[in-house]
Amino acid sequence: MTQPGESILIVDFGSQVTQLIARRVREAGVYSEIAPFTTAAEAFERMRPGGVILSGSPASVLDTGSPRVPDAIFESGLPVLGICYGQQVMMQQLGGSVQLGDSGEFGRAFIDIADSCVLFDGLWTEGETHQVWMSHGDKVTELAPGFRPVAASPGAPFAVIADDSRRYYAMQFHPEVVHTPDGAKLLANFVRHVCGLKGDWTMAEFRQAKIDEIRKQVGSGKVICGLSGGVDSAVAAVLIHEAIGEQLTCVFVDHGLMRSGEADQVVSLFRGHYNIPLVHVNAETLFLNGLAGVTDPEAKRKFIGKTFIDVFEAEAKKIGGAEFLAQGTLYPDVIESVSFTGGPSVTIKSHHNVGGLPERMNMKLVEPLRELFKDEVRALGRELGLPDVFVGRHPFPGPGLAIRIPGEVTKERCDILRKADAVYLDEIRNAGLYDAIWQAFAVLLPVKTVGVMGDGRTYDSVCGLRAVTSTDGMTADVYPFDASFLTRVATRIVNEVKGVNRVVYDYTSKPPGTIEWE
Ligand SMILES: Nc1ncnc2c1ncn2[C@@H]1O[C@H](COP(=O)(O)OP(=O)(O)OP(=O)(O)O)[C@@H](O)[C@H]1O
Ligand SMILES: O=c1[nH]c(=O)c2[nH+]cn([C@@H]3O[C@H](COP(=O)(O)O)[C@@H](O)[C@H]3O)c2[nH]1
Ligand SMILES: NC(=O)CC[C@H](N)C(=O)O
Ligand SMILES: [Mg+2]
Repeated sequence: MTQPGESILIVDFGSQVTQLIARRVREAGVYSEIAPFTTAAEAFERMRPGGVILSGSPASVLDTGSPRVPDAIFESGLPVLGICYGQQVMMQQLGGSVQLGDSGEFGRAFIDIADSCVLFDGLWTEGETHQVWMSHGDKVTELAPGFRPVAASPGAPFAVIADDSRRYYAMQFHPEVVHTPDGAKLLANFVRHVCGLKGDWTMAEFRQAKIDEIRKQVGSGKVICGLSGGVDSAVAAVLIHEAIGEQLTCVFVDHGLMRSGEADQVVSLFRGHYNIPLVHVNAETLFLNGLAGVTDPEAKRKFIGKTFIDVFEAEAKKIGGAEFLAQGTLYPDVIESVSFTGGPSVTIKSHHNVGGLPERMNMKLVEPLRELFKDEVRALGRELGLPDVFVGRHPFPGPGLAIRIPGEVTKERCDILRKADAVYLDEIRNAGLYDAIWQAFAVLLPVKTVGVMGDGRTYDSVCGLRAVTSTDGMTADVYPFDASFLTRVATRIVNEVKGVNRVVYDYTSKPPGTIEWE
C-alpha cells in the first residue's frame, strides 16, 4: 500500500509494548506494520519494507522452542534493529551468546555512551550518561562477529551494539516507552538515517492508499457496514463510501444496550450529514432474550458478537445479498483479542468485532482501520472532513451496556443504568469536561446496600462511575475530578435514579484495570 521500501516491518515476539514501536515509527513519518513472529515471513514478503524492528518478548532465547527471526530477514541485506529480546535473539542467531542474568534490570537504568553511533545522531555523544528503561532478566554475554559495543549499563555491558557494515543495531533497553526520554529520537534515527526512509507518510496518503485497496478488494461486490455512531465506524463508512459509492449500505443495530436517546441521535446525525443509505434495525428483544441468564463476561461478548453477525446477514439478504461486511475495527481491538494462536500476546477480552466473531462467517471482512490507533482514526476522520460531533465522541463499546452491568443483564437494569449514565454525562458536559476526558460512563453493580432516604430504609443497587484519560485506549489514567464534582453527581444520581442508593468512583488505572468492567 505504501511505496515498496517506504515502510517498516515490526516483528512481534509478544512484548506488552510492541504497539508503541509502531506508533513511534509512524510519528517519524514512516508507515509501519506489526506482524506476529509466526507470520512475519509472509508479511515481510508482502510488504517489502525498508527495514525491520524486532520486539521484546516474555520468552527467553534460552528456552527450547522460543521464537526466532525468519531467515529471509537476515538474508535480505536490509537494516535490522533488535530491542531487548530482539537483541538477544539476534545475538543467538548470528553467532553471539546469551546467558540467564543473575539479577536483571527492571525499570529506570542509566547507560554510559562509549562510542559514536548513527543511532545517536544529534542526540548523544561519547562520555555522556543517559536514562533508559530496562526490563530484562537475560543478557548478552558475547557479541556476534561484526558487532561493537557503543553503550553500556551496570547490568548490560552491551546496552547498545552496532554492526555498521550490515546495518544491524540492537539495544537491551526499550526505546519505545516514554520512560526512555530520548527513545523516540533513537527510533527516528534508525528509520530515517539507517534505513534512509523519506519520512513523508501522512494521513492523506493513507486515505488514498486505503481507497485503492478497498476498490481492489471489493470489486463490484456489495458491502454492508456496521454503523454504531462511534468514531471508528463513521470514519470507516465515509472512507468506504468514497471508494465504492452506491455499493455500500450501512446498518445500525439497536440492541437495546444503547445509552439514553442514542439510537435516534445516531440515525438522525448520520442521515443529516451523509447521503449514504442507512438501515435502522430494532433488535432489542433478540439480544435481551439471548442474554437472559448469562453472567460470564466472555459468554456475553461471544453471544453479542455472533448475534451482530446474524443481524448483518439477515439485512444483507434483504438488499439482495452482500459479499462483504465492513467494520470499524482498530488495532487495539485486534491486539487485545488475539491469543497465542493468532499472535504471541495473551487474550484480555474478546472484542465483539474480533475475538467475539463466530467461527463460520458468510461475508468477507473489510476493515480499513485495522492497523490504526484511535487518535490516528480521529486524524483520518478530520482528513475526510467528518464533523466534530463524530470525531470527538467518546468511544462506546459494541456490546454496550451489557458489559457495564456485571451479572445478569435485564431491561430493567439497562433502564436504571441509562438514567444514571445520562445524569453523569450531563454533569460532565455542564462542567465543560467532556473533551478533557477520553471516556466516561456509569456501571451498575450486582450488589445491594442499605441506605436511608426520607427517614426510610432503602436497599438498592450500587452505581460505579468511571472516567479515564488516554491516547489510544491501550493504557489509561483515572480522571482526577474535584471532590465537589463527584459529590454533585452522586447526589443527583441517588435522588433522580430509582433503584440506586449509593455511588462509588473507580480509581484504577489501566493496567492493572481495564477501562470497561467486563
Ligand atoms: N450498534 C451497532 N450497530 C452496527 N454496528 C456496530 C454497532 N456497534 C458496533 N458496531 C460495529 O463494531 C465495530 C467496533 O465497535 P467500536 O465500538 O470499537 O467502534 P465504533 O463504535 O465505530 O467507535 P467507538 O470506538 O468510537 O465507539 C464498529 O466500528 C461497527 O462496525
Ligand atoms: O467495540 C468494542 N467492542 C468491544 O467488545 C469492546 N470492549 C472494550 N471496548 C472499548 O475498548 C477500549 C478499551 O477497553 P478495555 O480497557 O476495557 O479493554 C474502551 O474504549 C472500551 O470501551 C470495546 N469496543
Ligand atoms: N523485555 C524483554 O524483551 C525481555 C526479554 C527476556 N524475556 C529477558 O528477560 O531478558
Ligand atoms: Mg462503539
